[in-house]
Amino acid sequence: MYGVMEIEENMEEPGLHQPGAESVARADLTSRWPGRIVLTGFRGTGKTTVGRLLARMLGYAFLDTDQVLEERLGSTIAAFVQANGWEAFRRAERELLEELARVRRVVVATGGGAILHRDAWERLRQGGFVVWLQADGATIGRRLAADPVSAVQRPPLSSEDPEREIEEQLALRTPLYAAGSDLAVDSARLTPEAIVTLIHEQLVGRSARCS
Ligand SMILES: Nc1ncnc2c1ncn2[C@@H]1O[C@H](COP(=O)(O)OP(=O)(O)O)[C@@H](O)[C@H]1O
Ligand SMILES: O=C(O)C1=C[C@@H](OP(=O)(O)O)[C@@H](O)[C@H](O)C1
Ligand SMILES: [Mg+2]
Repeated sequence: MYGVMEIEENMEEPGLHQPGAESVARADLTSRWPGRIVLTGFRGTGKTTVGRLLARMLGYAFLDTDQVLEERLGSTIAAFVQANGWEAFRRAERELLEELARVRRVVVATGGGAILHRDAWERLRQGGFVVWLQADGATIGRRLAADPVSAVQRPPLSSEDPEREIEEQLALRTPLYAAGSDLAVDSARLTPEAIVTLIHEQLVGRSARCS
């Protein structure tokens, strides 16, 4: 079993993950940062890639829901879904989101379908900051086709061909991503590093406005 609760305990430890030489002003700002930064968006928009970099920059822990689920389920997502179906995967995913709603000082990269769990999503969002990574269907299609983890982590969501599936699912989910997020970033035109810088600037700007 993956230790989400261990992370939660760690997060309570004062000073853990604090970057070394920070000015008092910066420390004041960071103390107002949301306890949880959550990344959402369609498959291939860069949630896992950006989340890992962002956590490093903020000095937060990083958690990718798909990686946690694969450890818990003892199987790749593709094999699990083939054996048990999408509903069973979604149940495990929803339970994990409920647990993560209690974890702080963490960047959470969610799977693209986590936004479907409306109530659990709202609880995860509370006290946190949700970033929606956007990309057009063609960019997503290219990235998914080129990414070696697609075969094990991204089994088909429907019986449509990949291009049509992306367009259909994007159309269905876009209103959910829009309603369930606090900031939208176009990942098709920016490098992961530039996206992290942009999110960081937003956090600094927002915490300065709150002071
Ligand atoms: N901003 C970006 N520009 C170009 N390629 C990217 C960008 N973000 C992610 N990628 C690439 O796209 C693929 C999917 O990224 P990943 O982080 O796994 O997305 P997600 O977690 O949203 O499914 C990977 O091969 C990754 O290197
Ligand atoms: O869009 C989806 O429903 C899914 C997205 C995947 O995560 P990424 O968005 O990280 O690829 C993974 O959770 C699973 O294959 C389901
Ligand atoms: Mg991912």
